[in-house]
Amino acid sequence: MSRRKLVVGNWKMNGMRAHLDEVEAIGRIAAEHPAVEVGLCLPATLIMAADALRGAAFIGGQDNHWNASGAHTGCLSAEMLAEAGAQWVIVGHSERRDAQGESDAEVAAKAAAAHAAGLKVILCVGESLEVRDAGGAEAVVSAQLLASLPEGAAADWLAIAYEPIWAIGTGRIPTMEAVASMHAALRAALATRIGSEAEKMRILYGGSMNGDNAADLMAIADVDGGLVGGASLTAAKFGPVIAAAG
Ligand SMILES: O=C(CO)COP(=O)(O)O
Repeated sequence: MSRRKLVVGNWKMNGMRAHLDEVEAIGRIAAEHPAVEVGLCLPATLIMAADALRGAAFIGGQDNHWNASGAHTGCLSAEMLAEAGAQWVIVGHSERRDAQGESDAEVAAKAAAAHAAGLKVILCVGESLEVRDAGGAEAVVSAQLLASLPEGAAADWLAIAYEPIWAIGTGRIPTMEAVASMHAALRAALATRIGSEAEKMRILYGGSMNGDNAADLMAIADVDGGLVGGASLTAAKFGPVIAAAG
């Protein structure tokens, strides 16, 4: 099964108007690599302006509420993100699961709401260092994935990102064997729920991915791309990651 590589930058709470030049430059790099699907999940404040400059890259959001509208001060609906120009959205990032106390059920509801609004979804899962050290990471992350998976999950609108929490922003990554084993375990878990659709679904790796390690990580059979934080903030750093994907 050949799955088109998906390489997405997550700018987190970074990016002002002054950084729109980088969006434009990354959009141009994306055009040079048509075999790779490239995107940037930006702070919502930049989405509208970035949509006009994105070139061959798509623009995404970083979270959405599960309701379409209502009394939810400070939140954004998937409809709002889509109207602003987002084509994708991230749900379930560990920085939100931890800091905002998001549950698996809420993450599934957010993914379903995003799909209903016409957005594609990157659903994040990953284990803490405690879980990794205790030796139960694959079972824990597989359970987290199945509990966070929305009804009707399909490969044409949903991708998974495996992001070990202890690898995010630390410069540490799991061994290639550990990544291969986790991604295979997650695909097997998906197959128990969505059958043969699991073979089509892209499973990205995230956590300290950069131009130096991206080619090795993305050469792993079940690694179908990357969700990249720090190394996606400039075209100079993100370009090599995109190139490593094809
Ligand atoms: O959390 C991440 C992407 O969502 C990964 O962040 P870093 O690439 O900065 O480790």
